[in-house]
Amino acid sequence: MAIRLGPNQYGKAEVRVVAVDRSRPAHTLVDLDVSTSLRGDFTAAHTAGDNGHVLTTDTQKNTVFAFARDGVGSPEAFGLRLARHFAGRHDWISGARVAVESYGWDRITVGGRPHDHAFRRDGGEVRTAVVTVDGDDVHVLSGLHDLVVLKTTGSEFWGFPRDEYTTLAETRERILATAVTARWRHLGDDLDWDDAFDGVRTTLLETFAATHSLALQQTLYAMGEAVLQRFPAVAEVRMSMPNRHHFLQDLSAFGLDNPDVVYHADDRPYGLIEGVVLRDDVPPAEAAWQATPGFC
Ligand SMILES: O=c1[nH]c(=O)c2[nH]c(=O)[nH]c2[nH]1
Repeated sequence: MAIRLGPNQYGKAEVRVVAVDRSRPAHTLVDLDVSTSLRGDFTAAHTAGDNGHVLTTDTQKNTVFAFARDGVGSPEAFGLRLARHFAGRHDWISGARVAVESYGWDRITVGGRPHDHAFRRDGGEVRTAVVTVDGDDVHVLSGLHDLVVLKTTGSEFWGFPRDEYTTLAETRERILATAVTARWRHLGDDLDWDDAFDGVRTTLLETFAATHSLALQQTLYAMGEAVLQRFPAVAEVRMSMPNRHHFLQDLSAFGLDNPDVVYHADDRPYGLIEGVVLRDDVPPAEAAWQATPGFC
């Protein structure tokens, strides 16, 4: 029986880097969580403890901080800089994956004016980017998670099959709420990343709001479809959307009716609706998604 090393990668996970630009009176701030992974010929390290090919994870961490010294830019641009640097560093390194989470900060308003150097975390929403450099191939995924949205009407759910275990009532009026996780794959690697991100995020929000929903599945598809229609350079959108159920609370014990006014926001269990919306004339790129779990 022969035993051999299979696929492997290594790097520094979750380098928390905060970069402040103080060049103007109104400071700006970038707050990132960066994870690097290298791929290539690291067999000797695994089988013989020979570290001759091991660009240490400590060096990878230091590189992240050093690259932040003169400005970070968008998460995608920072990921591309790092991934290209690592992938070209030694001939035994064939590729690199850099995943970035970006946390937003808003200025605190003081006396009606945005403060120059005091900030407040802008809620739980996180912007993400995953860059993979694999030889000459470059893949960029942009994304977000914890984009929490809710609509108070324009959502129905009926027409589903019933069996002996079905208790759910059909409804023509319900609250629809979810926390969107989405990642989308770009066909190019040279864009105005902030502009592209804002456009897709706005499209996701507008479509959630505007779609009269007969199921969260339908809303998910409509959101992905709208992104692909508006942005020809987006190849596919992967989404994961928990159905944050809001159940009408029974107030009859108190002699009260409840005409769609009072709900119990249940936290679990929750429906989990996940899907990919893609162009059928674009070749798949599984390398872009390797080691990015969380989707079907
Ligand atoms: O939009 C929905 N999709 C479902 O699949 C489902 N299942 C369920 O119980 N409620 C809902 N709502």
